[in-house]
Amino acid sequence: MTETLHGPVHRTRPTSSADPFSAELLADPHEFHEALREAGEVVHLERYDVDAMGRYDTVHAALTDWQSFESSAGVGISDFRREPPWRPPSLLLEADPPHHDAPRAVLQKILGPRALRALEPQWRADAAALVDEVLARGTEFDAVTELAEAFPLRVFPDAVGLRQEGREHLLPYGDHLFNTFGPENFLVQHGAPSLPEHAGWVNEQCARDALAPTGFGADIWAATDRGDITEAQAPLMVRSLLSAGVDTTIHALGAILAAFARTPEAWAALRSNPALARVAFDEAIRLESPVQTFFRTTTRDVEIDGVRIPEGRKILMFLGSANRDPRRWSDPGRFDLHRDPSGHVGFGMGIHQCVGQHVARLEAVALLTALAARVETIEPAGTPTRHLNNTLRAWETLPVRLTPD
Ligand code: HEM
Ligand SMILES: O=C(O)c1ccc(-c2ccccn2)cc1
Repeated sequence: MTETLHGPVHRTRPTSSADPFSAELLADPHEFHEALREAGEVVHLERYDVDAMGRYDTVHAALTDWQSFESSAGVGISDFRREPPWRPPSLLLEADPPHHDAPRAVLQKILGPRALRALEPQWRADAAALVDEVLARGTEFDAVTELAEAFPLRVFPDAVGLRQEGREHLLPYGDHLFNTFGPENFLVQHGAPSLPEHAGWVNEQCARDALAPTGFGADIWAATDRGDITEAQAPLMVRSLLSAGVDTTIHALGAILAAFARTPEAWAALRSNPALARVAFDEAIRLESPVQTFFRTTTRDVEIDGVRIPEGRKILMFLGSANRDPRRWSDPGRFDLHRDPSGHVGFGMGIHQCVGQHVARLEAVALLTALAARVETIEPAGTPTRHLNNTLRAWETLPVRLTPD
């Protein structure tokens, strides 16, 4: 920034007229991401009057500076200070310290690696059973419905402690929620009519007496008995699991299976060393970024790369772009099990980094381990089709052909 007699002179920030929430760019964002990264650290998206970040370093810096880039005005395009949210704000996602602290500490313990060790044998057995059932029906099928959707829905609602009936509300509820982080476009309009029934069911399942006596839900309510959180907070924290814990893992598994289907050498590497399942999970999350974007709101005037961003601006962070930034990743478009994907921002970064990532990782490692032990090759068996969402990158269908051992 150059100083002059009249005070600092700021560069005018680059602008773009692109619509990242259009069907075309949601389906194939990579060229836009490249242009966004090349245009500068922060780019004004005129269409929505928000400021966008596509480079790894800039996104990482914003994610780890919650004081300047807050979540409590919402992590979607709408500013909670100007318009009321359509649902009561999340106590984690849409809160900052100090209000964020207690709910985060409670969920971190319930969903942490140590707590999940008790679930691992059961989830590995469930994955093996599912793969055996699928292979018994044939070797050519849609990996989205038969594996990516089927496995999380087989293990996660039970782990939360949900009743059987009504579980079909989970996927459409989360799909609409993730759409509402973006603008009120065709996707939000399409989901709005059925939202009340999905949200009604989800909210009812958060009550203590709606949940099984053991599971993540019961663990959250037990925290109220200890005084770690209040009885008013508990249902909203159960709602967090139902909101963030289903669609994300389903689309992550779809992305992982698609990456392996188009990279035979990676499948061969996994077969010869099943311990690669963990790094394969993080490499697929880096490469595909099932969660592509979300927002922060500036709490003060900030200056980035000589550009002044005023207080109160919505900042759109492109995780999918940051995770493929050639300034940070070599050969970023390659699914490479021999790279170190740590540091990717597919789970966010900083105080709001995904508290459910160990649940997601355990689901993926369980399913990949079961498949690697039974399937020699996995290959595409037709053209996959996209499921469009304002926030999530997802497959609608993923035809595959497996060759059993
Ligand atoms: C592969 C699957 C998943 C992906 C890619 C993912 C991604 C993310 C990301 C990017 C954030 C940060 C949001 C922000 O910074 O504003 C986040 C936060 C969160 N995730 Fe996940 N997530 C996944 C699975 C899960 C699961 C399985 C659960 C619950 C069991 C979960 C619960 C949460 C919660 C409660 C937060 C808010 C954390 C906080 O604000 O402190 N997520 N997730
Ligand atoms: O606490 C909740 O209800 C909740 C938590 C996290 C998310 C989310 C948002 C953007 C990216 C990834 N996860 C959504 C909802």
